[in-house]
Amino acid sequence: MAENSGILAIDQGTTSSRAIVFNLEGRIIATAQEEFTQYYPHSGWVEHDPQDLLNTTVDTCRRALKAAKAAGVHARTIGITNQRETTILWDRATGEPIHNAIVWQDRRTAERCAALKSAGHEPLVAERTGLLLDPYFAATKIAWILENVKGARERARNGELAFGTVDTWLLWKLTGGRSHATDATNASRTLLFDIHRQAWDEDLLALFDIPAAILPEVLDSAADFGVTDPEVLGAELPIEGIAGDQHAAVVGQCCFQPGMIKSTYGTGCFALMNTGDQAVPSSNRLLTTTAYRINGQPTYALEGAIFIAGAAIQWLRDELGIIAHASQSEGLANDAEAEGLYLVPAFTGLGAPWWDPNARGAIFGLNRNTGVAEFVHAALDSVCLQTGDLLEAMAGDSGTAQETLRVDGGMVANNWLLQRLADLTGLAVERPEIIETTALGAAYLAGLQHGLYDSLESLESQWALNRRFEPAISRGTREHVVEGWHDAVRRTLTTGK
Ligand SMILES: Nc1ncnc2c1ncn2[C@@H]1O[C@H](COP(=O)(O)OP(=O)(O)O)[C@@H](O)[C@H]1O
Ligand SMILES: O=P(O)(O)OC[C@H](O)CO
Repeated sequence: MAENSGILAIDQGTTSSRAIVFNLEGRIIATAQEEFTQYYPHSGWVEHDPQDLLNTTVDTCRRALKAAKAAGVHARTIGITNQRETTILWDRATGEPIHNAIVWQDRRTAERCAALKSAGHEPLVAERTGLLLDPYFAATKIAWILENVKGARERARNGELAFGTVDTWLLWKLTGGRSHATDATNASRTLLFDIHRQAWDEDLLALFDIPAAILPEVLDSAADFGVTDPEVLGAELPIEGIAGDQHAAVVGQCCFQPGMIKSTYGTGCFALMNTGDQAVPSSNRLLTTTAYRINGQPTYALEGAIFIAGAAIQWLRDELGIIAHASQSEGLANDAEAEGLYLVPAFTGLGAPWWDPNARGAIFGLNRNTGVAEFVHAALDSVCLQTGDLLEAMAGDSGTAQETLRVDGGMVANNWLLQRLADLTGLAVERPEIIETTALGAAYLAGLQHGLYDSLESLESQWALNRRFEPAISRGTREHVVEGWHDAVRRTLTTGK
């Protein structure tokens, strides 16, 4: 039986939902993916329809389970990984959302955050949650919904409403409304969770004026979250792993030793460094977060979060229409003459280490030769240069300079990007065989809880290198490009740094 066992991973991302069935060796047996609509009601606002998130998840799960079955592999358990911070409130009785999901990229609560900051609340928030007062995180999004949907605050106080990040919403729906839970990694992104005590924090709930009655129970990342309702998924399966997508990627990349870093390139880019059992505070405006929690024991990470990575390529494709497919970016960048051209992709503000929610995108250094290829080159460069800023901040906080970076996510199919990343960061960049590491991490967590693996560490031997990219430009050239980048960023910031 064991050789036919598989694990279903649900990866509910910002632009698409994916379901992947892995075998126990971490190989992909079946996969299904569906995109869904992004809503931009105002400048800086981003929403999803929670029903779209659910429908695309259920549909892709059904397709992947069917294809895996045809290949002789039966999923025994489910792991969920998800876009983080995205906030949903729904009615406990009907299961109906009371507002669209407010997506992590949404900046509508920038003013609220600025007011809380001016009132001097950031040190307490940072000390307890490891985060900063930025609209990125869930708390001010929840407060916005409670304030802007008629009657919501009272219904919340009466226990009629439930809050969840996307994992919790899917768990609720997949279990037919029987489980209202999340894991410690997702809770760590709300601004309401004390990462040291690993518990919801009453002072923070009071600060953001959020009733405790809406909160889900917080479990380990490998835990018994519930069992799927066969009417929803067509099968009764346990859900035994949950982690935010960037945390799941730490697990999928087997970054189990302190000091190891992974960087994931999807819509945004998120670099996490494992810091073991120490929640290391940042002096460089990085985030401190729970990387994963097993048997009640949290492992922490330092995180650098960039809001726009692959989304810059999507913008070239969907808004400017200058490329037809993301994959074209590789050949175009290779042919470009883009010396001195910089795109600062602050479409939804800038994340780490700048944290400027009001900044907006800018391009510098246009000339008569600037064409499609140069735009593409500048977009890909911005991903590498932002990563460089994160790595520098991490080296400062951890006191150790890294030599290698493990990468994953949809963008890392692009070889030009990874060579440029090595060149502009000065680090060796390692791409594993499986770049769907967020899904793989969720599968590992579920497999661990199901007893299919002995420990996370026992999975290290499954990590396999696909290709290593070594830095190939001189330090002087690198410093020159980075200097121009910092100049462009300074001209984009509204915070006067
Ligand atoms: N070959 C490529 N070169 C550059 N960018 C790419 C390439 N393939 C995909 N992308 C970008 O990667 C992103 C998709 O990655 P994915 O990991 O699926 O994202 P998410 O989980 O955030 O939805 C898209 O933003 C897309 O523009
Ligand atoms: O959808 P992704 O993969 O870009 O990930 C989104 C992050 O979880 C946001 O914090």
